[in-house]
Amino acid sequence: MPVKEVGITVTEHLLREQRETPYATGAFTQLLNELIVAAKIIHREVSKAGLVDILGSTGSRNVYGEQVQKLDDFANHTIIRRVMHTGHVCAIASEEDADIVEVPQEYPRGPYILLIDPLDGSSNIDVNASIGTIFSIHRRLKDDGPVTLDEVLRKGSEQVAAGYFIYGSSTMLVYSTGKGVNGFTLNPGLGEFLLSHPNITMPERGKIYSVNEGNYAYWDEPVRRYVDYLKTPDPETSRPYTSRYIGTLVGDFHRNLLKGGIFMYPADRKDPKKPRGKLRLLFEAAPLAFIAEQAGGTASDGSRRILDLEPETLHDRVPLFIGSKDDVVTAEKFLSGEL
Ligand SMILES: O=P(O)(O)OC[C@H]1O[C@](O)(COP(=O)(O)O)[C@@H](O)[C@@H]1O
Ligand SMILES: [Mg+2]
Ligand SMILES: [Mg+2]
Repeated sequence: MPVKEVGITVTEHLLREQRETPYATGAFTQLLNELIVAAKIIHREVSKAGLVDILGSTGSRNVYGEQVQKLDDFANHTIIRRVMHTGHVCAIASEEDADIVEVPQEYPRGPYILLIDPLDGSSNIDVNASIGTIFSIHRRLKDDGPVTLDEVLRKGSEQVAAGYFIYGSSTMLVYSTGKGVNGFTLNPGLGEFLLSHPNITMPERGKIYSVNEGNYAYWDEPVRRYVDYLKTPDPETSRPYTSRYIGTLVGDFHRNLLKGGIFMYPADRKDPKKPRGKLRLLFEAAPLAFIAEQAGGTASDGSRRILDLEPETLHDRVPLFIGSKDDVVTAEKFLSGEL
């Protein structure tokens, strides 16, 4: 592919990738275009959140026992409604839905399975901090018939594409189809996502660490020692690292993708119901691990590669160490006791 031209629309970029993909049918391009329309609708609501009745909780709880925010619900329904009719998906799995949402038999069905965290960073919705939407796309294993759980419980390494939208000072789309990572910024006047960050590569080592240190007391000793190490001055290794924590996974990951560094959500003993930490393997860790690796970074649960993990249930949680390769490797060495 020729050198990426900053400013081309995401649709132009998708069509170029499609032309380069021998067996492409255009289904993927159209599916992503529908996701983009859904994100524009969510962006519109987010940008006027304080003025419309979209802040606050719905009063109901999701499968994780978390309060569902109105914007979680709005984003979830907006995405499902947009892609359900495309004829390109056969099932959707969402962080906000206990079970797989299968495309009804009367609708045309397609080869893709879409997994979403419709609104990431729910605790930041009401306080006007960056929030996002995370997506992961798999190709189904069977040609037709009812979608079975094994077609959805797939290793992250089997994703055909993954990405996220970030609704921050600007609204961006960052995604990969396995051929590198590109970032697009929404030009509100044009209503188009334009290529703004071609071929994103993550620095090998960073100077930023991102973790909720409020959980320090509940971490295992090796995790504490690693975070203490990051805070111990040593100019040769750029320590102490700078601490940055937005509390929105997409926002913290995006910063480290561009600047380098490590984001961690370790397992902790805070809530016995969550021995594997807070973040979701299928809806959060696997799609961002796909992006991280495509940008030269890496992601692990502290010892194993996130993309190699076999999900057991739709709503598996996983400890997450993601970011610059050298930093995640160092974290793993602390967790294994090598350091
Ligand atoms: O408040 P905590 O415990 O630091 O957790 C923050 C983490 O939880 C999340 O908000 C979980 O995601 P959701 O908002 O999609 O539930 C992440 O975005 C973020 O990294
Ligand atoms: Mg999330
Ligand atoms: Mg969410």
